[in-house]
Amino acid sequence: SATNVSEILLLNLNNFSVCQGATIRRNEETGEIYIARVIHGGLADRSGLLHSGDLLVEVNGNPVGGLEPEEVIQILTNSHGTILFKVIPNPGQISSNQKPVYMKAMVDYCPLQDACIPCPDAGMAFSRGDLLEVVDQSDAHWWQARKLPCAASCAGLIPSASMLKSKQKEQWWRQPTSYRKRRQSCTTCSPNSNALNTPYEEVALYQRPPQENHRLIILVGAPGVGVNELRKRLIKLNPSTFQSPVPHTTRPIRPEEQSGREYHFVTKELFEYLVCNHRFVEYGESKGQLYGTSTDAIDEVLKRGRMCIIDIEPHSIQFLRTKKLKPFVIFVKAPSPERLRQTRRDARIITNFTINRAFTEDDFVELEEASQLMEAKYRQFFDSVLVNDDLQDACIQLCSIIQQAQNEPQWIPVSWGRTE
Ligand SMILES: Nc1ncnc2c1ncn2[C@@H]1O[C@H](COP(=O)(O)OP(=O)(O)OP(=O)(O)O)[C@@H](O)[C@H]1O
Repeated sequence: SATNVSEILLLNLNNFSVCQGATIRRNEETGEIYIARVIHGGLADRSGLLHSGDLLVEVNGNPVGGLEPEEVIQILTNSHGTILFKVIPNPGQISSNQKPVYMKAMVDYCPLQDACIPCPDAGMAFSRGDLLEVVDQSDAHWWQARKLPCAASCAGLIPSASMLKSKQKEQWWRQPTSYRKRRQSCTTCSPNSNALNTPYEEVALYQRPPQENHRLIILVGAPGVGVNELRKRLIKLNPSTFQSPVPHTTRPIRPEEQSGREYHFVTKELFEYLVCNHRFVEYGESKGQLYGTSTDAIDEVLKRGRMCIIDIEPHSIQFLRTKKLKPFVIFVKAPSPERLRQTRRDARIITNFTINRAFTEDDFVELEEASQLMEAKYRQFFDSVLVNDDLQDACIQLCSIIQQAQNEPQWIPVSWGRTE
């Protein structure tokens, strides 16, 4: 198969830092050596002299027909100064002047652990959440891309979306049956779970037009990291700008409360009806009463021209990733172990809505682990990361992140529509 043909990166070994930016391949039938791929932005590409499919005839006067690719590399290794390639151009070559496409990686990839990549040395590793500028999609299996913000001028090989999908499928079938069943049921209950199965999400820069609703601001973080505290402080700071959706509850209304202000007070039957109709982003039970945040309550805040701030469990982000809400997700991260213990010396932790006590060493350890796990699992959905070290500083940073999210261009999935 075309994907299993190995290629070798032409390196100028007199100077390891300079890559010629092309790979070669031997035609096993004829013994001829071909330029397999020209790496975007590399020396060969910039010279404009080598193209994929060109037949390599001589390197510095040495005929290369019939040689193994490794022997060609040996000639290059022994060469000094200028290197002269004699090539017969590929008559059928297509210009690879493609418009770059921007993709967010939804999976991790390491070329050195991939037995299929034709040339591991030309491969580019990436992690979930990385922004990739895909500069060449002419090969159905192997694309060329750069990571943004762009440091390297030379692109690297990455598997195409279809290639990665088939790899994912292969891995999935290798999982034990019990795991597969669990995953399946999870997929069917999540309407937006596609993003979990898509290795790349195409993105484009978007700036919210002033007349449009604000983007939904989602805060996520490990339990106890301070998400609730930050949300409350933000609203207190500017209640005419920031607001949280009014939750629903089945608990009885208290004398000082007003329906629609503290909560929407509803019957258990109505609450269950709303659950069945998927009207809640999240809901749960406390002391025998149901509590939930509805998408209608979010819409209500946005329609009034306010910025809607919610804090949710990260697995609920999927439900809110819609064209209408265009959520901007901020991950509230635990600071360093030392700073966590210093800053929370006088803080109180509330567990199970009731126990209010000082943080213990076990709480800190649990918080740090949960924060790391959450970041590792969901970082592809985070638009920004805020370290909650000093509370006041974190509040100021949060305000500035939100202002940027609403008023400056940001990368969003192209499926969310209108982009610039
Ligand atoms: N940066 C900070 N410095 C000091 N104390 C903080 C800081 N951030 C939060 N706290 C305190 O830590 C405690 C836990 O914060 P908070 O209730 O906001 O956690 P949470 O992330 O919302 O957790 P949960 O989801 O369990 O409610 C509170 O007493 C809060 O005042």
